Amino acid sequence: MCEGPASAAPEDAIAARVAALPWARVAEELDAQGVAPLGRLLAPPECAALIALYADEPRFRRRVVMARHGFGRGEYRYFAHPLPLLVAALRRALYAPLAPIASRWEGTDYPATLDAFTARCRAAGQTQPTPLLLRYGPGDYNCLHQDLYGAIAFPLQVVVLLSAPGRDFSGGAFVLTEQRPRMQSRVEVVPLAEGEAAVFAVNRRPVRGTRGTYRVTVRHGVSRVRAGERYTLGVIFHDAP
Ligand SMILES: O=C(O)CCC(=O)C(=O)O
Ligand SMILES: [Fe+2]
Repeated sequence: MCEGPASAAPEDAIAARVAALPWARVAEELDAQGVAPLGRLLAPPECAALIALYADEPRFRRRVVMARHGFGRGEYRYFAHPLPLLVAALRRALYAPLAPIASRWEGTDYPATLDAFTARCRAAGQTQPTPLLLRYGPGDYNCLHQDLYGAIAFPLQVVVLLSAPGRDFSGGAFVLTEQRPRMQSRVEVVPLAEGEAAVFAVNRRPVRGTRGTYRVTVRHGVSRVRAGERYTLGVIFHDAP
């Protein structure tokens, strides 16, 4: 593998970048919408280095051709252990400020650190890493879904767009839907630029109503890519069996 910025990015730099995000505002937006933009998390060379990893097969534990499973069109690859430094650093740094939000949402205590949460996954037999790279070409799309793999799930996940809309691809919008009890579904389109990230609800989120809090079911997907190639990095915090 070539030692580009993906492996050179120091863990501390990523941690500082993530710590500098406006977390109080992110929490408010997550509470209100179930999704919050995080702004630019990765610089263009870091995006390019991650895209370049896609062809590096030994880096991955599993490849999924979406059409074979009815998941859509396009493909994705789950990273194998050890995760690329940049991905591991992002996952660890993002987990910490999200854990209190997750705990509040679910009314349960998520451990303060990713290492402690990963240990919990391991104890439940969930040992396979879930961060992934997704690749879409013309006509490809990702059906509405939830990234759940086992009994242990962290209720928030992060997506980072690695390609530049307009320059690299058109179409291919990240979308989120909310299925509310006894109501019609609501859709939210999340605009992202190259290197920009969003955090969103994995499977459900609490909504405060007039008669207390209820839960809505959340799914995410990607609309059809009209032209070009679109790559994303998915950061899921729970491991898989
Ligand atoms: O490609 C996208 O924008 C969505 C990727 C996705 O499904 C995920 O990160 O879990
Ligand atoms: Fe997903």
